[in-house]
Amino acid sequence: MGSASEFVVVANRLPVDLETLPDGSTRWKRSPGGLVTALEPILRGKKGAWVGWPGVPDTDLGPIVEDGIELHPVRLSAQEVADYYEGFSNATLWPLYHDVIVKPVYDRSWWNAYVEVNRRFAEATSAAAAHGATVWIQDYQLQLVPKMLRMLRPDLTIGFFLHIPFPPVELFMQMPWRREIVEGLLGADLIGFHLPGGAQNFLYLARRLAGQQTSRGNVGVRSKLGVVQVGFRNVRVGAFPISIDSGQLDELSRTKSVRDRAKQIRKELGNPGKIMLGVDRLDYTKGIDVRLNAIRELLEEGRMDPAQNIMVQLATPSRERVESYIQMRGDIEQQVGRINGEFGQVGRPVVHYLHRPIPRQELISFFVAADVMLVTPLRDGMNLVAKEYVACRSDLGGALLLSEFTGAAAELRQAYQANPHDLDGVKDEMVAALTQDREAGRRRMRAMRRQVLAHDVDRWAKSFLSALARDSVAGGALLGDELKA
Ligand SMILES: Nc1ncnc2c1ncn2[C@@H]1O[C@H](COP(=O)(O)OP(=O)(O)O)[C@@H](O)[C@H]1O
Ligand SMILES: O=P(O)(O)OC[C@H]1O[C@H](O[C@H]2O[C@H](CO)[C@@H](O)[C@H](O)[C@H]2O)[C@H](O)[C@@H](O)[C@@H]1O
Repeated sequence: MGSASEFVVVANRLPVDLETLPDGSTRWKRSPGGLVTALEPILRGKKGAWVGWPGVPDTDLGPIVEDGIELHPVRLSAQEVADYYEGFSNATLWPLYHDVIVKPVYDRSWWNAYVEVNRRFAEATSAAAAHGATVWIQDYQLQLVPKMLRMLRPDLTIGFFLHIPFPPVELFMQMPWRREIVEGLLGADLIGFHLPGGAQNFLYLARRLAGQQTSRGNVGVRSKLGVVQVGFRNVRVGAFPISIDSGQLDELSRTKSVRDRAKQIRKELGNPGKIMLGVDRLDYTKGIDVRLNAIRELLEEGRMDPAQNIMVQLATPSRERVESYIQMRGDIEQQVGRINGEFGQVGRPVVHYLHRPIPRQELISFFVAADVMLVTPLRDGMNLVAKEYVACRSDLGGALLLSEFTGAAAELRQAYQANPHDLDGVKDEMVAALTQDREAGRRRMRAMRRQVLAHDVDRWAKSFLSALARDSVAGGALLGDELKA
């Protein structure tokens, strides 16, 4: 293993999870979610190190090199997985930051585990980083690490990026440990959000907490547009919308093997008139229920022909021990069963549902085969699936139905956009996408492709890292620069 690294990414998960096979042997498999999709190609290009959890509890592993990336596994006990990951990260922060779609649980023992695990991540990062290195901390699971790491290693340049929405102050103020979280984030030199709205929410909050005297002392924060002054330090805050490796997807989607497989998929599905596709982690934020409700009502109203229109839902299992996820899985599977029970035929269901991760090449073939991509989250930081679909449509075919409540909606203006809370609106946009005029559809897709191909993940990483490297304060210009470009 090499010496300490000049560039270190820190994320809750490593890009690969350790999987135990039935015979007791282990192997690495790709971790779920868009964070890994986005960061993996960046880190491979920069030859840095990645500090993260290997996805299974109680596993002691030294540093390893996997697929050209130096991995530094952080051990979590089963109790810590329950309290820090399933509890505070995914039953407190996740729902609070996603518009309280389900009620966040505030539990002191979960918070204590969150503090403890964040400390361990800070220590592991301190050990992996060379003197003067750049460290890039990712996401809501690690919001205390910037401050903890700065105390351990003042020589480091520290960036933080939040992959999920940052909520409005009215919601954030529910958090019993709100001050600690804001102070934790302010340990960074640069804090990035997907959208200017998230950056503004954070700046407003920092200002609101500024000067508040408490038994634990004064936060000592002053904020102006794009900058928070913490004592003598300037912390910059900005919007950097994440993206995908669009060039690679575009290339793969043009290959003969993908084209052939896409045709075969259509055939296996009975060559229906139109194929609608959903691709998501099985998460209540993704609005899978919204699209299923829309389809059921359109079928009931006779506005959708079940012999002509089918849907495929590919759902990766996610956070399977968290109560709200268990309940949602039951609800979705019931909805699928109800639609097929009422409108399917033997051997010809209306909704095809797979609850498993799909290999990358196969997923790309599904994108190429689908006439309408259904992306209907109630709230989503970005949603890379929407961008992946667009990158795969070099033929300019297909249509994207996109929730207004995704980060991607700010860039993909030519999608069929709908408010996921307005079921009639969703139904109308779904019908419009299914029946679009070919030329009009091509114009929409061409415009969206221009955006996605020009703003790829490499550009995202470069714009964040060059802003981090700048020692001058860019001020308000940081807010939303990338969206204007
Ligand atoms: N069923 C699936 N099989 C394989 N990959 C999937 C599946 N569902 C989602 N993905 C991938 O996971 C990533 C999801 O990213 P994103 O849409 O940003 O949401 P999130 O990170 O919240 O899951 C995308 O790269 C997508 O292709
Ligand atoms: O690690 P998990 O608990 O299995 O969850 C997977 C990831 O989900 C979230 O992804 C977010 O990041 C995407 C890329 O920026 C963004 O497009 C999406 O809107 C977000 O939901 C989560 O933020 C990651 O930390 C998880 O690894």
